Amino acid sequence: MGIALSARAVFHRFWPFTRGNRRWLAVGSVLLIGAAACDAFAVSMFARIVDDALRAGDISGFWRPALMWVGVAMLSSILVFGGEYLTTRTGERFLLKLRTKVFAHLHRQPPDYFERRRPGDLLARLTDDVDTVERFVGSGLVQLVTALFSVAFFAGYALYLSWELSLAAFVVVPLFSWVTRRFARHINTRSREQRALNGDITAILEESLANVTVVQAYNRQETEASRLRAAGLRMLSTNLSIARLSGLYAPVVHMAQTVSVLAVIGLGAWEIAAGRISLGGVLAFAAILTSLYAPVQQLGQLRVLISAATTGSERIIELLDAAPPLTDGSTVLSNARGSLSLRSVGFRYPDAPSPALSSLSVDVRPGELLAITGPSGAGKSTIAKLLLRFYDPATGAVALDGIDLRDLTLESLRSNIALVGQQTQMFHGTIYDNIAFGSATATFPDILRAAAAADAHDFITALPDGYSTVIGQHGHGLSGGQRQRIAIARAMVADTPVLVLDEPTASLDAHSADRLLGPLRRVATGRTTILITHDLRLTANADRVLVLTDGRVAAHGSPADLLAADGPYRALHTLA
Ligand SMILES: Nc1ncnc2c1ncn2[C@@H]1O[C@H](COP(=O)(O)OP(=O)(O)OP(=O)(O)O)[C@@H](O)[C@H]1O
Repeated sequence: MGIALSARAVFHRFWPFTRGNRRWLAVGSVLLIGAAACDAFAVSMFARIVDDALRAGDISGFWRPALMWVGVAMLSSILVFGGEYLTTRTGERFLLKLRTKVFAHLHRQPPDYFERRRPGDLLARLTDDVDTVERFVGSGLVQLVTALFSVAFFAGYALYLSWELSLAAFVVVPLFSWVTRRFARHINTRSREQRALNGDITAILEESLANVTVVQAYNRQETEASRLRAAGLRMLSTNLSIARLSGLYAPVVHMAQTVSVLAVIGLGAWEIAAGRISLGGVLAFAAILTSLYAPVQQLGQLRVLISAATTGSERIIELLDAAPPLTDGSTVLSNARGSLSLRSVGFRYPDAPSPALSSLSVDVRPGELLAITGPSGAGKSTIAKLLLRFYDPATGAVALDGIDLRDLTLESLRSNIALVGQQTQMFHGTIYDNIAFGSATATFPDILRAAAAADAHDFITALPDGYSTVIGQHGHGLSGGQRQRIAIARAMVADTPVLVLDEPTASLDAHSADRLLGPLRRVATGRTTILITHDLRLTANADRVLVLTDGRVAAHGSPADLLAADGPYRALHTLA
């Protein structure tokens, strides 16, 4: 997304995420505005002390304003505490809401969406970029309002004290605003680079650590380190450039402030001589200018912050605007019988040169075991993706129990189908949790039964912590076959009428694959099963076999009939 968003557009887009917390945001702002008013009042007490006690040399003029000063200082501290706490509270809630929404939106995207993107860059968007948006729309807004009120209070009091001195002090304002604008423009460009580089660095880290075995096996540690270093150096130079700009900005503001304070004091001497202002008034005026420094600088820094937020927002909006290609149906099917049908199904992946499936038709009866085999790239896994409705067919229709999948709610469709893939995907957690992932309502006996049927119970109980053994995201400590048996137990626990097994033995050696035959048979019993496989020992157990070539049905029938005929199935056997 090349277009730079305006701060207004960002605000408009993300303001709805403050819903439910706006009251607290408003209360926080009011408290902080109150604190600013207290500070302005404290300056007026200082003026009184100068005039009534110091200049008059009379201690009796000291006590009252001094006590009032202490009182407002205490009140201001309490207001600042409450205001900052409420601002952080609403900011944190905003973050939680936005991140959850972006995360849920990502979970509605099809697999190829993730295949085309770098996971690390997505992670950076979900973490750092979401943070920058919060710093603008949540806490940034409160800072803006408070700083504006502080400036208004101090400037109002300055005008009340002397409009002549105010005029002298405020001549630097247009110059100041010009400088701020110039700084913000440069920082904006750098911030955009910084956000993109942050995505790059997270992507390199994620990619490199996820592929650590390949990196080590091919001795590519140095290359990976230099890849990170190159991106890190670009980040370093961008950050230094931002630091230089921000670092220059503060002294420029400070100089402007010093010049205006000195101008006021010089002019003040003249005004005192003319009897238009007291010494206390001039000193209070100088104190006001010093107090103005913080909110004015804060306003300038907000521009910088808004620059970072707009670039972060662009990266979040890009994710949120990627409409999921599927619309949810409305029919709820709670317990399907399990008949499946594909009618003249055609499908092409986005940007693929040729279709993955063409005019494919097949019916599967409830409880039937249909094996799908064929050469690599024939379209077998694509059928699995259409059955789970990761994609919709371009032509024709896929139906469960005679209902077009597009009419079913995605949730009810997927609650009727369990998937066991080629590589078992695990979560960091116990073996028990990994099996229970199949069903939110599974009980301990259900898990034990499923593990036993999947031939997993014995190896699990032989582990020192049994079902409580913690396994990593990649099934650390388990063999490929053991991981697949856990996946089968997970599918058993889901207890769905339809089961899709996508090359369950593909990553296993012959011995481990043999050990999986029994569990696979058990999990398939009583369920409509689509078994995608190259393994001809598995297809031999099927009721029917569908041989696919180039997205079309090349042969179709019982394993025995297909083997007897001189067709593609027998050719596959000969090759094996
Ligand atoms: N995400 C994708 N984007 C573009 N083309 C794809 C995508 N996934 C698969 N394809 C293409 O679609 C065709 C069918 O792929 P599919 O994965 O269904 O084949 P398969 O029969 O399961 O192969 P294998 O046995 O190697 O797993 C192939 O030509 C493949 O290159």
